[in-house]
Amino acid sequence: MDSFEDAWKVISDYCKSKITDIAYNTWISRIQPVDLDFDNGTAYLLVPNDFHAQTLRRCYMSLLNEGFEEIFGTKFNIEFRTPANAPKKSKPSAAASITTSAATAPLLQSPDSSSYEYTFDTFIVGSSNKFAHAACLAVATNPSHAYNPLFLYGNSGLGKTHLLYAIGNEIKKNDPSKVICYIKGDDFTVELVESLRLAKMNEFRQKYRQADILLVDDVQFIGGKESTQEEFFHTFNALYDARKQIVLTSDRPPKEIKTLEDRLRSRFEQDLIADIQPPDLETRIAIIKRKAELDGVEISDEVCEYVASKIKANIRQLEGTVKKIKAKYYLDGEKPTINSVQGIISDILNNDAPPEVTVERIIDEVARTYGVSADEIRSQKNRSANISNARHIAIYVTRELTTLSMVAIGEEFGNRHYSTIIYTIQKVQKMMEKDRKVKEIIDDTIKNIRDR
Ligand SMILES: Nc1ncnc2c1ncn2[C@@H]1O[C@H](COP(=O)(O)OP(=O)(O)OP(=O)(O)O)[C@@H](O)[C@H]1O
Repeated sequence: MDSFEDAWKVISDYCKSKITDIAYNTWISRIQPVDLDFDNGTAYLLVPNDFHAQTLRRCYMSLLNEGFEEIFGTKFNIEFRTPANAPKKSKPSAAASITTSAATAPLLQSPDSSSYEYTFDTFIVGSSNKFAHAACLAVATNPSHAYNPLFLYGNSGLGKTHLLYAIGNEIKKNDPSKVICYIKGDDFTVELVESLRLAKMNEFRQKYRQADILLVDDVQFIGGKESTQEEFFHTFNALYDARKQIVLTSDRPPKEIKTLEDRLRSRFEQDLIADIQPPDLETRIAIIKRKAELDGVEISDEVCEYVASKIKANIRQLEGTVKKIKAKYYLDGEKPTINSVQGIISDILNNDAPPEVTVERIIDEVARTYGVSADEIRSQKNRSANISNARHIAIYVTRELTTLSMVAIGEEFGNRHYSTIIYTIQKVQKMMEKDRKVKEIIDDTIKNIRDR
């Protein structure tokens, strides 16, 4: 593997941490690195077509520039090539032929642009994840008979997606005829809305109901919107009744997903719930060593231990550190030392701070939760009680999660006067005091926005 490919992995990871999964999967993950010309300061990237290149130029140039600067400490001119004007590069190896979710999403080969596959072989087991690992292995070796559904939960970056894919890959390896369907909770919603719009609900239903194994990642994002929950409920029941295996992951246990309807919650709690905790020091060291081995970079025990002592809560960060160490090693040719990795670690810890909450994100999440469109929330007209309720909640959440003044919030929401904003916030506070369910749903929505 040449150094630009390694560096590109780090750059695309950087981009991934700054935008939504859908945006990343649609626009960034489909870019392939072609060449880096240090003499004329140009990076050549291969994209599927001209339209893709235009969208990247219009919407993602500053993000890509930041990514290059992050790695190389300097800007590059970015030039896009399409298959029509550049030699094709071979694609990364597929993790498994897992059926993907949205029709527009690229085939899921290796999530997180990892250079290795998400299998049980590449998963390090320690005390924090051994229960979840054992449950997943049992499901993979005995689908529909061990635990059904299996519900996995844990904080971000602790290996839920990895285990979900490992189940899919293992089952596919043992029986290639099995139809495995992987979907993220929020993509399910997007796809459902699209199918409704295009009058393609039959195809949508058929696609999910033909699955032998349904793997749903981040199921907490199904919460809120009624029609999504309704459709998911029927999909779940149809598969469950047909004795198909269902595995779900979330950042919290079902009882803490307050936006979830009770009937879905009780389905999710029907069999085994397994949690994943942050790894202990020993496991962190083992993970760094394994990642280094898989990425083909030599990191001494001393440096491994140092990194593990600094990065504790998130395995994605451990992995990011190894990738950066590798990129640096390729670029300056020096073996990693405690001194040389210090900067990388502090970059990773600083850059992984949760992204700033924008009004746009708040409106999107509230719109999704309350089943209205973002435009309706922003508009000046109060078309229906449902829309104005969602708008009030979005205003309240904006006040909670941003430092915007009442005047600025008013401007964001259809140029409303600040006194209206104050009144609206008080109104929502009263609703929350009066009705526990309303409070729980708003708190949950806030959590979804914060944790993204
Ligand atoms: N025990 C482990 N052994 C090896 N790699 C691991 C382990 N746990 C996590 N990883 C790696 O850490 C990265 C993050 O893991 P993953 O994406 O599965 O986390 P997640 O819990 O699904 O996070 P999120 O909720 O943010 O989606 C992945 O590249 C994965 O391969």
